[in-house]
Amino acid sequence: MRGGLHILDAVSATVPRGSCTAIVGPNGAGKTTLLLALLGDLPYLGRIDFPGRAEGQRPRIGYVPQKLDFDRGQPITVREFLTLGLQRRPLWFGVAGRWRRKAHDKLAQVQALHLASRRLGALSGGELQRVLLALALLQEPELLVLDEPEAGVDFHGGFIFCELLDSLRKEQHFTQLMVSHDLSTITHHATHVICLKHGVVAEGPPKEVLTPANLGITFGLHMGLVKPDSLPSGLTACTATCCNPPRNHA
Ligand SMILES: Nc1ncnc2c1ncn2[C@@H]1O[C@H](COP(=O)(O)OP(=O)(O)OP(=O)(O)O)[C@@H](O)[C@H]1O
Repeated sequence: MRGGLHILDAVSATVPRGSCTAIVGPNGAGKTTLLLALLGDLPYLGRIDFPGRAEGQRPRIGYVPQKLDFDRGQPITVREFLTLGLQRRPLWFGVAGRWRRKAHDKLAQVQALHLASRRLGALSGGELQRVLLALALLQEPELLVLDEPEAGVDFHGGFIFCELLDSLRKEQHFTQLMVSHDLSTITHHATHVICLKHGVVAEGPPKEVLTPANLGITFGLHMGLVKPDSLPSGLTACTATCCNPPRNHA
């Protein structure tokens, strides 16, 4: 429920442990709403089970939001931002050595150590995204939730970010759950897909789920995945194509 409205219904899906699970669906389908319910930020009816946990107990969850609204004029540095939730003493006493090391460690993991002394408000979209990922990793998450990680980042930046997530997931063994609008990102990186349109349309491995039929039900268009035959050596890609049905068949 949001603002008194019933947003989602009949949502029954699984996020396999250790997977990279992608939620795909049209604008307004309820993807962010589902993530917020999972994060415990919205009321819902029904059950969300975390296997191995007592009822009502959640694993450690890290969250990378779709966007961050903050005053870009603030003089806070990236290092200070990351230690805000760690350090109890006021920041004007400086950042304590142990928290500075912890923040630096996470920045190094997301390949953004060079941003530590930069002003948060001066970062580009892609740089801010890495800092938000470092912040989420500070929780040592068992479940990392990302809302459209490739949004606002160019194709190359989005690809590199997803590659980074793949290697962090393998190293740190968290489960990754992300909302994505980019079907090529999903075919490259997801191991499990949930198609959502106010309820679950289909779920399973990308090859089984991203069929023209399921994409048609989810997006209301005739869509398919095209695998180009001739790409530069070593490069594979899947791109989504969509077209309206021919007029004489509509
Ligand atoms: N605070 C709110 N009060 C009432 N309705 C809301 C609220 N926030 C979102 N909604 C509605 O809930 C529905 C689902 O929104 P949600 O943000 O979950 O969709 P989404 O699938 O993440 O969309 P998008 O791809 O555009 O980000 C939409 O119809 C939206 O208008």
